[in-house]
Amino acid sequence: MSALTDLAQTIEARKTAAPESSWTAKLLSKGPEKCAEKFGEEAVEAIIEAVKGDKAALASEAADALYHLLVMCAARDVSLADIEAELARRSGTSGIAEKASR
Ligand SMILES: N=c1c2ncn([C@@H]3O[C@H](COP(=O)(O)OP(=O)(O)OP(=O)(O)O)[C@@H](O)[C@H]3O)c2ncn1[C@@H]1O[C@H](COP(=O)(O)O)[C@@H](O)[C@H]1O
Repeated sequence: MSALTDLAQTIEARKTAAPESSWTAKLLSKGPEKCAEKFGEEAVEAIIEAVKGDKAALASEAADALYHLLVMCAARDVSLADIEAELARRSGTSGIAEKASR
């Protein structure tokens, strides 16, 4: 199992956990809007590291952002499997071709 699949399963399990027992459960208990706000903050932190060019710091902030993206999606009952299905649907279609077809 990949680390991402493992993480998504943990996040799913936290939906029914007590807020005081886990950061994920605490965040989910605050609702989708708060989860979205938190993802926005973490995404900006990753952007800052990408601009600065520190690879280790970017990997760390990217991991934070990925985690918070999955929590935000879980808060709206969008699973990693849903995201993977969308990625698979797009696979093989060039972004340039997709844009030209709109
Ligand atoms: N990947 C993560 C993960 N990434 C970040 N975080 C937490 O997200 C929180 C972010 O809070 P802050 O904004 O205060 O943190 P920050 O951005 O570092 O703080 P500042 O420097 O901006 O002040 C911290 O408590 C981090 O520990 C995470 N918490 C949990 N996970 C994963 O989720 C699993 C379950 O965690 P729990 O639900 O807490 O059991 C863990 O085993 C991990 O695999």
